[in-house]
Amino acid sequence: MMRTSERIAGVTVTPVAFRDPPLLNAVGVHEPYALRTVVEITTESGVSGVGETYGGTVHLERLRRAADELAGMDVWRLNELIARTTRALGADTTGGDGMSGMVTGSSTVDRVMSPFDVACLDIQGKLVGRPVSDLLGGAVRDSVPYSAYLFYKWAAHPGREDDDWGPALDPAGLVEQARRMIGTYGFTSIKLKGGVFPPDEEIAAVKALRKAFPGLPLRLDPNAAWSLETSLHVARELNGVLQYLEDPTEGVGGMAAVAHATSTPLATNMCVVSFDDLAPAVAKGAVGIVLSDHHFWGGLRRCGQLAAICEAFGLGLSMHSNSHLGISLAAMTHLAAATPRLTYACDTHWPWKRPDEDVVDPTPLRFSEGRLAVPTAPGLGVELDREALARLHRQYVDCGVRDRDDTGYMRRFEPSFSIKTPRW
Ligand SMILES: O=C([O-])C(=O)C[C@H](O)[C@@H](O)C(=O)[O-]
Ligand SMILES: [Mg+2]
Repeated sequence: MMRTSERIAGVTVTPVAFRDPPLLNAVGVHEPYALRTVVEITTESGVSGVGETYGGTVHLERLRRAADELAGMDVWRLNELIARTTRALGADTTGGDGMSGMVTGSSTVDRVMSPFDVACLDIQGKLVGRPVSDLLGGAVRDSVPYSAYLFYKWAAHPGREDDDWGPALDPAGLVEQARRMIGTYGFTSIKLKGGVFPPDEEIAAVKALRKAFPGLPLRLDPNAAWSLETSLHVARELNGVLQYLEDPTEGVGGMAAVAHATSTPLATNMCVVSFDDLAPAVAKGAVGIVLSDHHFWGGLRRCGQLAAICEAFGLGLSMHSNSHLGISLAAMTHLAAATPRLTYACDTHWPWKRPDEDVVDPTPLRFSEGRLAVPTAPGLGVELDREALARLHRQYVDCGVRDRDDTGYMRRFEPSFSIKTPRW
């Protein structure tokens, strides 16, 4: 039987804001609101699908232009997405990454087309009555492990009430944070966001975590805040303690120098962030593990291509996250389930989001023993809550934050705060 085409009749692009705690990183501190954009595609036959991506003014404006270009596209012809997005962007292809200076070299076309790829796959799944993981080749695991993503943090945003996580500014605070996060979600591996305090303090924190959680794999990610010498010092001090060290230093050259001088595996979501970065990184032996992220690698199918390249070159594959909502968590889970090579627990910022703030009903997204069951309903398996979308959009309009700026926010309280690299 011939299928009729399912053409795109309309695309809506809605920026939203949700509350975010004061999480510290190498470039500053999270603002009171994190930004995301929700896209919804509806076909001529009335089936709709959703995707989620970064907020930020430049990105938002590009998403709107790309959305206009998608009118009439058949949702089964996803190979057209690159050409249509490229056409919509024209020469406008630099900057506007929305990641506060931490991931700057990813492909603009890939970032912009990603949520549309997800939304079309959501529609395809609904049309054929199968979960998105099946459209990606089928789940090779019924549930996906995530890691406890620890952050140094202030007790509260200055001038506001303490949040219920409390402060984490030393090893004891981080161990307490880990206990709570693991107690709530059951995570069986731990990632610490570093690059915040002098490296010896972060080494002490990792050692305290090792002592408190002897069997759990540990990762440390200073977002390239260290020199070669400092990176090697940390790698020596934590020899045998870390599952991997993420982006200790800047650039493929810097990472290669660290990689050649330590046996600790190196992972990245900073120096390999687009297909163009892969060949030089492989040639130099700069990284052992790539952190995929469908938001900047061009969607779920492009991440499948990344997985194949990693397999060909013997690279491991893990998954990166940024502050996100439930549409992204569902998409990440389908992708991880359908990627045999993705053998590490994925990152997620999920615990940092308030449970009452999302644009989908989070019922299918319940963690058990640190894992998320792969949704089995057609498509992504999450339903847009229009009332909640309107509420978080209002919050976006009212909160005044338009671009993620961890550094600018930090400087309001510490005017001399510097992001010179390497910092240590
Ligand atoms: O692994 C990473 O580099 C990240 O998770 C990047 C994020 O932007 C993180 O640093 C954050 O949320 O502050
Ligand atoms: Mg990272």
